[in-house]
Amino acid sequence: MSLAASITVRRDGFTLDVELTAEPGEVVALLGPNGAGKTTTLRALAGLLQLDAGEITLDGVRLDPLPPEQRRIGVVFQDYLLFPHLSALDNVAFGPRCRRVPRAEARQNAQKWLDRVGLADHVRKKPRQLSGGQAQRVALARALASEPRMLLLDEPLAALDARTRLDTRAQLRGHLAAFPGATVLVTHDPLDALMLADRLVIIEDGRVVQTGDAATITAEPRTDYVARLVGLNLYHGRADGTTVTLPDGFTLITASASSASAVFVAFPPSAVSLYPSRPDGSPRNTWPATVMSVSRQGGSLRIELGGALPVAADVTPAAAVHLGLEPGREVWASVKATEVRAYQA
Ligand SMILES: Nc1ncnc2c1ncn2[C@@H]1O[C@H](COP(=O)(O)OP(=O)(O)OP(=O)(O)O)[C@@H](O)[C@H]1O
Repeated sequence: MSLAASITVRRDGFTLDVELTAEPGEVVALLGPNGAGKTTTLRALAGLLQLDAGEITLDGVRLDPLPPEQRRIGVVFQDYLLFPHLSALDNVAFGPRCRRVPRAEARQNAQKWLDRVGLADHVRKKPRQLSGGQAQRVALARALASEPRMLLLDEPLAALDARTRLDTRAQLRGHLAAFPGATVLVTHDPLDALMLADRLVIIEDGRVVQTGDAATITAEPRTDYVARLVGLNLYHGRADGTTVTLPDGFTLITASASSASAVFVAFPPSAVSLYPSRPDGSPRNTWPATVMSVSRQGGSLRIELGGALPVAADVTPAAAVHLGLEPGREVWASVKATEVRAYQA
């Protein structure tokens, strides 16, 4: 069931205007900062919000004129929205029952789906007797039990603690792989997106700013948000051979010449070296900088630098002590041309 959607929704002060496609079996993650329009997109697909313009088709059939219950879409909401007074089994059987599937058949089917998500022993429990991870799996079983043509997941792991999240993410990945229809999931956790999705669609301020697989997006971010997400320093400039000039006149040298003139240049914080004074036999890209902030980043320290080129650098705690890195400290920064990647803007 392939999805093709062109969605325009206007709300006070905010306009969502996105194009979205998903192939059968494909998992597409909508990723973006708070307020970007991810949930609005999902609600429009589910039929919980009317389009102001555009259309949504699933396998060539228009969905947008249909009410939610006729769209045959499975939805897992962030807080799962399980019925508190119904058992896990009856929560899962609820959808098919509403479609007039006989009670025994609906319950048998629910049992099958709860088995599949590993909850065979919990079918009689009410939602309040389930852990967060179990409730998430009941919600997933409920969405799948209606044999939907498409699956929509809104921050499916956000309510879980870190440990449960890890296990549940791995299981969810398996269930999504087995689902034959298109899946669209919303997250603002890049790890969820990278682990669960075949393709990422980045939404900022109501617009799609970049789309592609994880490898492409992490290698060639096109906005500051995406660059921060994947942990790269990103600039926009004009290339002339191996020299890229940034808008304020700062130049960066790359190892290979660019064919495009308008380019993005990117390099990881780990490629930035810091020195107490101007290094001898300097690499081509060397400039004086001021430490703005120091924070922990995994096993290393992330140093935000101000100056001619605002940049993030990752250094070891030992190097930070040796260099006396603290806000206000003046240092020299450098990055090798071979670490600077330029690509068409
Ligand atoms: N019921 C509403 N009425 C009017 N505007 C709304 C409503 N719900 C959301 N908005 C606005 O629509 C915009 C997009 O919100 P949306 O919830 O889709 O973003 P999001 O990307 O899902 O963000 P988050 O990650 O915070 O959930 C925001 O500017 C928000 O203020």
